[in-house]
Amino acid sequence: MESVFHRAVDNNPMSISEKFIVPEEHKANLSQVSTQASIPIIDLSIIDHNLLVHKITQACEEYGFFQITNHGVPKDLCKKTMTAVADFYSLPSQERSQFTDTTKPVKIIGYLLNSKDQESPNIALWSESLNHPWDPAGDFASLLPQNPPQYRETFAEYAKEVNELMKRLFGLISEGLGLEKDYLVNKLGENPWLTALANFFPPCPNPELTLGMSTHTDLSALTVLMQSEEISCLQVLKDDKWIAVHPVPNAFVINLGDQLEVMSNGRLKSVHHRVVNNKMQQRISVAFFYGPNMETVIGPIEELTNEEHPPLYRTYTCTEFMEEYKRQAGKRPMVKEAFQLRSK
Ligand SMILES: O=C(O)CCC(=O)C(=O)O
Ligand SMILES: [Fe+2]
Repeated sequence: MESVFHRAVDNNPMSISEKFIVPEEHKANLSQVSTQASIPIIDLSIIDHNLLVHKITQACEEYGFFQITNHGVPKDLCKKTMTAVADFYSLPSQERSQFTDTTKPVKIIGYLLNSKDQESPNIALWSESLNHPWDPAGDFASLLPQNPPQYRETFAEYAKEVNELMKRLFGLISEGLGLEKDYLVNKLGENPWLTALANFFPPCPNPELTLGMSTHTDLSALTVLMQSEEISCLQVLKDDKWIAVHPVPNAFVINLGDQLEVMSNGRLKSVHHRVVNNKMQQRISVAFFYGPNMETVIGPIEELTNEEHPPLYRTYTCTEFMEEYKRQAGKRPMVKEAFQLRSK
């Protein structure tokens, strides 16, 4: 794989090769992005439990995205995790080339923006992502890079903490839907689909021409994202306008994936988002995804549907969902739409 990292960091190019220049309709038009609007910021240490449930539910319904502060994951551990990723991406490219086999559970993905027609070439995104499983017991650690030496241990520790946080968030979201606290976690099943992306976005000479990650929704149920501070590169679509997510120190960005939109019968939102590049600084983000057990049947939760709110989606297994995702390769993915019975 010819990597963007290799081009952009090792060669420090002053101009951008054509293969990274996105077509007009995908360009970010950065002057149109709202820097005033913001996704909600929620302090997870609020004592008033009902108020916390209310704030989270409102954020999930209106934005599908929010930032959380005082989330309980130790600051030092977060810093160590970000450093492990930065160290991984500053290794010589030969060291990272052992992860280029994309059929393996641990691999580097260089995302492409698929072109509309067969003739035009696919465009490479200005980023690289190390994709690997995670689990709270740390069983995945032996699969992870051995270099930098602290990567395995740090990610195992971080995974344990993020799992606790995920469980807490699923509890709050369940309550907000009027369900038992452990409803969603139980419904997603034992042995859930747990995958992580350690994303790297090198500085880019012209962020107007490239994309770090193209517009997508997450396939998971819930995503916990940690991002570099100071630069705002993640953007979220709200009422057809892009909103920049300004990093809040020591906060996580939380977003709902397609599974929660389906399970909540459209009440909670899995929202489109994208990543733009920064001219001066590299950026790192670490996304932990929690999805259903591959064989669990997913669909609108019965308690949330009635005559007035008939099911908007048919039931499916996560395996079917992933097959649909793969089937749509080459198009802008509209995966949950393939299971839609009717629009709202
Ligand atoms: O880097 C980010 O802020 C977002 C990453 C993301 O959307 C993803 O990994 O699915
Ligand atoms: Fe995402």
